[in-house]
Amino acid sequence: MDETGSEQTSLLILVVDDEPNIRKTLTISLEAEGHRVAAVSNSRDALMEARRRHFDLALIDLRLGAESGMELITALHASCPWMKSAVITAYASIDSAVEAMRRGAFDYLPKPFTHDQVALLVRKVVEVRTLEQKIEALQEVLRQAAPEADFTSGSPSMQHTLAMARQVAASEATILLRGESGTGKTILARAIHTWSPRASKPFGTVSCPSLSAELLESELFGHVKGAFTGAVRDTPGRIAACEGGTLLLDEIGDLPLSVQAKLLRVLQEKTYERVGGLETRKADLRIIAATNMDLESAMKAGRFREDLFYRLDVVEINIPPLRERREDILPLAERLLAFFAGQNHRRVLGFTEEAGEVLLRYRWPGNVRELRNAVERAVLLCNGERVGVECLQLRLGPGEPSLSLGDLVSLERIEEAHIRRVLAVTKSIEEACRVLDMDSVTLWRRRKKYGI
Ligand SMILES: Nc1ncnc2c1ncn2[C@@H]1O[C@H](COP(=O)(O)OP(=O)(O)OP(=O)(O)O)[C@@H](O)[C@H]1O
Repeated sequence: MDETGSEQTSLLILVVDDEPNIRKTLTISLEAEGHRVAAVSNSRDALMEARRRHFDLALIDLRLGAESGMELITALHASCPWMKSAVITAYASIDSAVEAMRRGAFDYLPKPFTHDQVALLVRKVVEVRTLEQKIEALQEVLRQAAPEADFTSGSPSMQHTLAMARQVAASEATILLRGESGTGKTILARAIHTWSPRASKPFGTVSCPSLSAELLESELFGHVKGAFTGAVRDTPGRIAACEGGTLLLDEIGDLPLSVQAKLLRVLQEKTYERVGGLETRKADLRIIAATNMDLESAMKAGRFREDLFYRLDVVEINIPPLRERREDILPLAERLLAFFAGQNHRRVLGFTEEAGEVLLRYRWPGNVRELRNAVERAVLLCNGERVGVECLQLRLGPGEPSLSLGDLVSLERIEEAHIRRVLAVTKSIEEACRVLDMDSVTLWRRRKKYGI
């Protein structure tokens, strides 16, 4: 911690100056403050470095021999939009300062400068980067408007899962999270990131089944301008956006084979190329993969690479389904109820005894997601202070009356019931897709929506 109480962050800094002495002095002085530095003497090398790594800050000399550092500011910002730049010059003038700021420079430092001036500038950049990352994280939280995740449990198997997650969070190990849909793999992955030393860096998620192979490849690795129709500019991709942080690959079992080979290289060599690009880039991120699929069968069927599996499965964490941790159902339901009652300005204080019994007896095939949806719906339907069974709308076993076409219910209820029944009697997702005449991405979205 520094004197302002904020945590020290190590930046990756690019120094561009044609004077060897300045490069050397700046490198020593910045490294002494705990930052990592790459120092180059010209624009070409600077741009090459910026394409390979993700710098937080560039210190740019305005006169690089015959070249102009001013042009370099523009080019560097185009290649790394999140990077901050500062001009260092022996020819300081108001005009050049204004011009540098107009091109997006963050600060301006006339030569000769002292170690303290540089340290102050870098501290300002750390503060701004930290704030920017906090804002991004908060925006994500707001978007989800979700109740706070609860990482306490009364169930021994879940306690074991949570203890293991906390323990491995501190390491760099790749993690494979396994569990049925809706058990909380995504929120546990996010928690592992926040418990890890990478917490101040970005966290990103890519849902493997939600995109075609081509789009997924570009989403992960980025692409260069002109790589395909519609690629109008260079795009960094999620691996670059999560530089220094954590990337969750959700439903990894659906990763197409062509992308599996490239991901394997990221895990083994920490390198990759953008789609359509020749430049080999470095990747510094932790990968967490999540799946509810039987990856062993997928390997036997030749749909999942064995070498990738063993690379991902360094630490395996299993999240038990909700029906196997019944101790957690009522505490979770109560917390969710309090959250949704508050969000909807309803005075709903709890569940009736009978509703509590139904919550405990129900099998929860959609796990916590289904519980969350059921409680949210119940809050909206409830007219009294306690949620009764009639508001839960849960179907308990075979005795429960089934829906028929023409019943006075919404189309969504019919769709949900139909998808549930087809999934229950088909042997694979592929077969269910054929019966429903739905592609796997659409079916995945529906399952997510209905908590199936
Ligand atoms: N411990 C928990 N506390 C509060 N909410 C939870 C908890 N676990 C899961 N949830 C909620 O349940 C829902 C599903 O969680 P999440 O998306 O993490 O599951 P998942 O296992 O990744 O599902 P899928 O495999 O379908 O992607 C989310 O709305 C999440 O907020």
